Amino acid sequence: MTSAPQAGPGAASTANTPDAADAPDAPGDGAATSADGARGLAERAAALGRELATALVSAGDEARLAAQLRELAARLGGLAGPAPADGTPPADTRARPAAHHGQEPASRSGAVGPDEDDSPVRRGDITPISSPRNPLAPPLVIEREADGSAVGRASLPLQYQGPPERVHGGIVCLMLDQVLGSAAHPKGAAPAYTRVLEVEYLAATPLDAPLTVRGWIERTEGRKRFLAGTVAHGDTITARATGLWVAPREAG
Ligand SMILES: CCCCCCCCCCCCCC(=O)SCCNC(=O)CCNC(=O)[C@H](O)C(C)(C)COP(=O)(O)OP(=O)(O)OC[C@H]1O[C@@H](n2cnc3c(N)ncnc32)[C@H](O)[C@@H]1OP(=O)(O)O
Repeated sequence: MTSAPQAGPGAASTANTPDAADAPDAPGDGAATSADGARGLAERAAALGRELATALVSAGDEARLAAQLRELAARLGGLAGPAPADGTPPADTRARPAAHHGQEPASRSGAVGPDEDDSPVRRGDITPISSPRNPLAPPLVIEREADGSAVGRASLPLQYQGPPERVHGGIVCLMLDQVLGSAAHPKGAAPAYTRVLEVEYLAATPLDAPLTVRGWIERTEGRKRFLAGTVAHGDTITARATGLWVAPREAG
């Protein structure tokens, strides 16, 4: 096990999404403004979802929370249109997740095309750990260092708890998968899948505390990229991982 590569703090660039996904959505100013507005809306809605999730799992005054939620629901009433009598979501909303099933690796986490309804909105990064627009994600903010390694930072609230006061081991593994996956994709590299991910849990990963997740390529053999990484709280490495990312044969 080698130590994580070091790089100057100013050298980082955002790597939550592949490079292609960071390109403007459309050349025209109007289209870009519309897409930016929709992205802001999605991210605000996701942030609200996170706040709600934290509130729902936190001990507190449940009656007050219920009253606040009633008030919020009343204020939002009508925004999403009338609810069906049986309470099921509209058919077009239910159909959307299925559209993700057939995505290729290149589009899985970022470089997605336009929505099926030709909306100018692009989904961008929708991964459940790092996407600002996915309320399931904390989100983990991932940056790429000048040396090609990836660094993710997050503080995980109570809804990510496993054992009391510790982050769930599956979430630790998810963070490593995402950050090592980012490091596995230097610019121009063929899309690759996680083939092996081995995690050692060395110490408690604390909730509500700044965590740093690092990932880097140890070596490359043809279509195989061998990765390593760590999760740390301050100077304490709470987990470390090794992994193998493999580009499908047909990717060349
Ligand atoms: C730019 C685009 C994307 C950007 C994304 C950025 C962020 C991304 C973040 C994403 C985060 C989310 C991430 C996710 O969620 S990724 C989703 C979870 N992972 C998957 O779905 C992958 C499922 N597996 C497969 O699809 C196939 O196995 C693939 C296509 C990967 C390879 O199938 P293929 O049939 O072609 O090959 P193979 O499987 O027989 O074997 C492959 C090679 O590996 C060697 N091998 C096997 N085991 C070991 C071992 N233990 N030590 C050493 N070597 C080992 C083995 O000998 C062979 O080598 P060789 O004999 O060929 O030399």
